[in-house]
Amino acid sequence: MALHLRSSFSSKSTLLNILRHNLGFGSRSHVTRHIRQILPHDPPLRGSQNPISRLCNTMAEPETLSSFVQHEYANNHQVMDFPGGKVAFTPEIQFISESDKERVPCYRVLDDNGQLITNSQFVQVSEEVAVKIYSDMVTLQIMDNIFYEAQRQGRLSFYATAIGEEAINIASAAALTPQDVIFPQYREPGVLLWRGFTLQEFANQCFGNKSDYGKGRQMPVHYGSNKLNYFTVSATIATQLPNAVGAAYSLKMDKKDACAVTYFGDGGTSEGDFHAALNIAAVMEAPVLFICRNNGWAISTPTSDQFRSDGVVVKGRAYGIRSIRVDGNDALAMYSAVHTAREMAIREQRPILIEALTYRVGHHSTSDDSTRYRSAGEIEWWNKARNPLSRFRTWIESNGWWSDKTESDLRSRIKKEMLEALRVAEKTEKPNLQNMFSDVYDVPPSNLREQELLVRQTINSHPQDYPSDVPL
Ligand SMILES: Cc1ncc(C[n+]2csc(CCOP(=O)(O)OP(=O)(O)O)c2C)c(N)n1
Ligand SMILES: [K+]
Repeated sequence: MALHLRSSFSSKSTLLNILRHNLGFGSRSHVTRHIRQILPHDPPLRGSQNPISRLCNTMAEPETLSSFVQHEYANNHQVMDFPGGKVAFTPEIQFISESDKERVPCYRVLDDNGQLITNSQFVQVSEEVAVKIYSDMVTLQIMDNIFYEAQRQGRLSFYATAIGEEAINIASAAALTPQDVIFPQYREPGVLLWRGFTLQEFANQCFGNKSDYGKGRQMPVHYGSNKLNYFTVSATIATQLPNAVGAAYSLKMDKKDACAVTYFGDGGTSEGDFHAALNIAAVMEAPVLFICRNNGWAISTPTSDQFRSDGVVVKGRAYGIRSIRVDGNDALAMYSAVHTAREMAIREQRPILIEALTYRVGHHSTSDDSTRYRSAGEIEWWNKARNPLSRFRTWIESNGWWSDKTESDLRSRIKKEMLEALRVAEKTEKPNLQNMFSDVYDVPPSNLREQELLVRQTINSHPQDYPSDVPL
């Protein structure tokens, strides 16, 4: 818009023409006559401190235009029809403040202790759904802990946990339908879990064995499932956002009862792709949910080094997108916000932005030691005071839907299943080396064939450096 304004007003006569046109005046003399009629006694503003006269001095007819513009600014009842709607005039030099006095409030249903807040609005969940939400949050946490330990033991090359962000993962997934298409970052495996990805499938991917759908060509935790409408994770931050908008637009054209949903972190909002995606989604009216997990840290970069706005939620409005800030550690609030957002996105064919406030309790990944840049006390506080699992558990317990016995049964069953999945995945053969070079080109180009030849020659001359479990 700034560009548009600048170019529109670059010529003096253009401004005059726009003003004339928008007030329905035909000729210049007509404008002058009309102004004189309605403005007989308005004192003219004077002096170089008057920005309006400075503007007008550069115009072809300073006298006429000056009083004309002054009148417009002085009269609150007049508006300018401008692309995008009517714009009111103001006589004050008023800059839009860089921040509101009050930060955008955060929607929550359960308080820190898991007690239902009086008069809170939320979408009712059945016992069955609530129990599955809680069970999947527990499963995700157990899976994360076991995989993390396996990596520390040197059995996996890499891992990243979603610890602290279980409610965002599971409760948002619960509010969607299987037809909604997911464009994830790497910290939302819970969405896959909710949709039925098995612990064995997770383990196969992390070990890159021959049952992995990516044939071992991705880093661990870069899951994907065609069957479950979950696009494969791309490590390159925020690239999934424009992809999601494209998919949403396609759902719109096909008149599908579904939306696209993309997840990203606060760090991702510093990427150009975030801004491009929000803008095009708004303009194309694409049914897409942008779910930002604002967890305070992008590896070692705190949000204060990422942006100076009131977080992420306010950026939605700047692009003309309806937005909400949610307590990401309150599963019931997350479920209700996503459920409501999904309905609006599909019914009204529009994008929605959800900023979920949360905290990354785990290290960024197994390549990170987060106590190098944040205090152990900060981590502990979030884990204890705002724990998404214990808050939701309190609520389902208060409904009579959960007990200590169901908790311990679930935990021991999942732990057993997880360890078994790990054992099987580790034992399963790796994909053949040839897979590194297939599935992209119908006929591999010469440079790819050269690379394959070089790899094979290198393995032949240094067999001791090649992993013995990868078939040649
Ligand atoms: C384009 C790009 N730049 C840098 C990186 C390196 N990198 C990997 S994860 C990460 C932090 C991302 O933080 P955020 O988006 O907030 O997600 P979080 O890890 O906190 O869930 C960075 C900088 C990358 N993968 N891609
Ligand atoms: K982050």
